Amino acid sequence: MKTVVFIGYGAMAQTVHRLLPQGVRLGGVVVPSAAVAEIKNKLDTSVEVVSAIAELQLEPDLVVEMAGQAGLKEHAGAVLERCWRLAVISVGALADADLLDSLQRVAEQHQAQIQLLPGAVAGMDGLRAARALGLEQVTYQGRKPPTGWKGSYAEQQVDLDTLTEATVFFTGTAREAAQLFPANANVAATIGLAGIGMDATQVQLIADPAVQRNTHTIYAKGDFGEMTVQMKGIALADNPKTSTLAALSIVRAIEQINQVWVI
Ligand SMILES: NC(=O)C1=CN([C@@H]2O[C@H](COP(=O)(O)OP(=O)(O)OC[C@H]3O[C@@H](n4cnc5c(N)ncnc54)[C@H](O)[C@@H]3O)[C@@H](O)[C@H]2O)C=CC1
Ligand SMILES: O=C([O-])CC(=O)C(=O)O
Repeated sequence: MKTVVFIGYGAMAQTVHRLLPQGVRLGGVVVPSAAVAEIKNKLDTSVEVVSAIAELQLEPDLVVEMAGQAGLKEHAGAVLERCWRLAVISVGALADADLLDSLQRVAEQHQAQIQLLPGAVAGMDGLRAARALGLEQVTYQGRKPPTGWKGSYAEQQVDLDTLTEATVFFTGTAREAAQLFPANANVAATIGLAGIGMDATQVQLIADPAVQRNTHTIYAKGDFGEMTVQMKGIALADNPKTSTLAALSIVRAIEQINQVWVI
């Protein structure tokens, strides 16, 4: 039996928990101290529910961050210092160059690796491979229904409640997008890191009352040729910002702990 630890236990983590592959158990959950009692009530007593990595008694096979950008910042260093494997979904936190550098240093010091998960998008394998021969251009367009942008900085740009047509409320770099929209544009940072970097990746974000799905469109051009990938993702029932595929990309990473054929 393999053991995983979740950092965060929100909509995504609860979905992943329900879909845990056979032979893997949830051993621990790290949440803010104010949430510990509530989460303990939701979980079997065998699961350690704590507010800091240092409080965990177990030895996990994989730690998965699903706690938002602040959660990654708070706990990732402690995971790497213990040489535990870390998979990250709030990739947008790495738009903070100081955090990226400091995690890289800790990981190198402890010979640890950090797995950046593709989350709500597909095509990161092709984009990363294409980079080896040089990429000229990478763009990302994120289009969600207005409800998917509620509670974000978009509310300061457009009136999401009265929108009648597709409205572009952000144009800029992947780094800016990931920082301005921490719960909505992590994929922009992932695409940046996989391809030509966060500052060279151009991003457009759109609230569109005509769509029901979270629609991510990636375009890349380089010496490999051209690539267009579009994902029309169904959001999680408990969080309209988060695409179901983001949770499934974590299930995939957990499955890989036990797999002989890794695909
Ligand atoms: N890469 C991708 O494709 C995507 C990434 N995300 C990221 O995943 C995160 C989680 O998504 P959801 O579960 O839908 O959000 P959610 O808001 O439902 O859950 C967040 C959870 O993190 C916990 N948390 C907050 N701060 C924490 C901290 N400092 N330490 C430990 N736990 C903390 C909360 O208590 C809650 O349990 C999002 O905030 C976003 O950053 C979300 C969607 C797609
Ligand atoms: O789940 C999605 O559609 C994408 C998302 O929120 C993010 O990248 O933060």
